[in-house]
Amino acid sequence: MGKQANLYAFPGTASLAPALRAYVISCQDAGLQRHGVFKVAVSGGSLPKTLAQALLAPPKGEADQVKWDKWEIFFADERAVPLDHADSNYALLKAELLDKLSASTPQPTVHTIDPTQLEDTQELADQYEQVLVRSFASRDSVKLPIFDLLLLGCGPDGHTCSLFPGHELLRETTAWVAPIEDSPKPPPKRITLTLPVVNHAVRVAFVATGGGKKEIMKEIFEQGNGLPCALVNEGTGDRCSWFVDNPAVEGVSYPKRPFSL
Ligand SMILES: O=C1O[C@H](COP(=O)(O)O)[C@@H](O)[C@H](O)[C@H]1O
Repeated sequence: MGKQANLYAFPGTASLAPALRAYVISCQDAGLQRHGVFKVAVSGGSLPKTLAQALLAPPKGEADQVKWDKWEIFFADERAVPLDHADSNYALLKAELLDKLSASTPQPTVHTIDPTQLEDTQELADQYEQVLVRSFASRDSVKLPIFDLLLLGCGPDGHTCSLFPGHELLRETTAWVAPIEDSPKPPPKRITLTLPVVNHAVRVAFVATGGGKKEIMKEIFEQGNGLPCALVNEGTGDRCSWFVDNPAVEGVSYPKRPFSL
């Protein structure tokens, strides 16, 4: 059997957050060593809140090791709505995390979608792909972008990014960013990183909390069933780490590891 995803379970978010913080900082430092910046893509949903808990609170007496000005933040998926709309993943990250950075903190670079292209999701996806091309070098020089880290959520149906179970987008092999117009979870119009891009990242971290996720966690870790989250587990092996709380993995028979870097 090949190398498998790491599953780290914690009693609750209070203990999960410091581990997630340590993990993100280690990915940041590896990215800085590799190319002087940290290229990270983040999801919406419940992730930004947990991420803020992890990143906005350096341990007492410790200098903050998060080098925000070296961060290039992208969106793993985004909804085709204005940037100040309640459904916008950018607006969520801004409210939960970016707006809470102190004024004296050197700010990260944040790559949003182009809010003037919301009507045409293909154009929206193409433009966001160009944002990636400009950051990761030309499409001719790299087959796929290599993110230092993807911070992903897992929906109760096993979707991640805006890659939904059984959807034809799971078979996309060439685009880096793709449109979706029939998302089963509202809003229907979105763009998303594609599965090859997700599986090409240096590291992928999922965050899933709460008993509402336990049935799908069982399916992802015990059967797989072609669920998007399971496809990422299969595509990334031990480059993939799950940060979960105990209620989310109650009854899941998959080895949980003690967290270590
Ligand atoms: O629609 C979305 O849902 C997923 C999962 O959200 P969660 O609230 O169950 O964590 C999220 O990862 C994705 O970015 C978002 O667009």
